[in-house]
Amino acid sequence: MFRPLKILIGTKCPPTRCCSAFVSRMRYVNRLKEDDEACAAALQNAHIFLFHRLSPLLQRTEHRTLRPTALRLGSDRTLLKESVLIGCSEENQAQFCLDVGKNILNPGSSLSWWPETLNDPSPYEPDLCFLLQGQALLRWNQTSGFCSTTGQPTHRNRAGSQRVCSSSGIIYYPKMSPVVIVLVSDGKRCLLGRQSSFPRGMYSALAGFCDMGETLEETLRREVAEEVGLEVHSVSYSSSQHWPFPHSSFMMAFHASVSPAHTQLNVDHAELEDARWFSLEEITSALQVKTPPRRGDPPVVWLPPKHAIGNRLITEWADRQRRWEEGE
Ligand SMILES: NC(=O)c1ccc[n+]([C@@H]2O[C@H](COP(=O)([O-])OP(=O)(O)OC[C@H]3O[C@@H](n4cnc5c(N)ncnc54)[C@H](O)[C@@H]3O)[C@@H](O)[C@H]2O)c1
Ligand SMILES: [Mg+2]
Repeated sequence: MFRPLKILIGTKCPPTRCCSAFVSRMRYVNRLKEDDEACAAALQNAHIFLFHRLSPLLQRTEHRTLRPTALRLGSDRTLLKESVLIGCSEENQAQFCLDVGKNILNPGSSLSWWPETLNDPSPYEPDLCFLLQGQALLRWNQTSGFCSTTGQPTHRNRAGSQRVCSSSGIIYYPKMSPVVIVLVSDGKRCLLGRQSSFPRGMYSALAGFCDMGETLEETLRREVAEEVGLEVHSVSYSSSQHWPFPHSSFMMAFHASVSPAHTQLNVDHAELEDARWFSLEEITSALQVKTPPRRGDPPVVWLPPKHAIGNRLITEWADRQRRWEEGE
């Protein structure tokens, strides 16, 4: 099991009698974002998850699990001031993250840990979403030090949930790019594609960034048309996920269908190296491939790791298709 490194420094989410534990936690976190003093007080008794140059610090224990290690920050309150609020645990403990590596600003290298981590079958504690959230907030704070209108420095609030230009007063909030990911089916097969930048043999559902002013449904229909030349219908929502590549994408996942009479692909090779229809049997065996093939191994199709929303879409389709075929 993976556990991120964290340090415990000393006010908890106050218990309330008037509303549910969830409601009081959400209101508490919202107050910490708005009220610098309350946030500073919460930091005194918070769990601080440690990152180094945007990679979470994780340690494997002798039981092949990962356990947090307490780091001594001593009297270095400057470092603590750089902590960023992530949320509040079910035990009512405020949670922050802190990057103990300085001056990163090398976006490519800072993400190099993700492919390995995403492929690791060990469970995470807390879950991966939490680490993705911490990493994205740290990254946004580290890369948003100046106002894009005046060029003057921006200053963060205590929680690190907003930054204000010292000259114009413009307020900046953490930014993410909405992306649609869609698994298209013709009733018997599903459609996967690969970009030339993907690791060898990996295929995933089609994805694309939302253009300004588009609805999610419009993005989905446009991306499928652009990338493989098909028109989809019967769109249904599945789930969503934050994704660190390339800079904090907000992935919204859908299933969609095409008519079995219109499945001829016309792949745009500027966008995709390949796209193909896969049968349930092919998907079932691709889902069994747990580690990416190494150099020199025979070619094999494999799918995004289980923590990726693309994997979830494909698994949902395979489960549904299996039930449908067995019921026939
Ligand atoms: N989590 C998953 O399972 C999963 C699976 C597949 C793709 N993805 C992610 O989905 C994202 C989008 O997929 P894609 O690359 O096919 O998108 P895409 O088809 O829209 O093509 C990418 C291109 O779109 C342009 N673009 C437009 N808006 C952009 C923005 N806000 N940020 C960056 N580029 C922008 C750029 O020219 C870029 O090269 C990728 O970041 C990828 O990592 C995640
Ligand atoms: Mg795409």
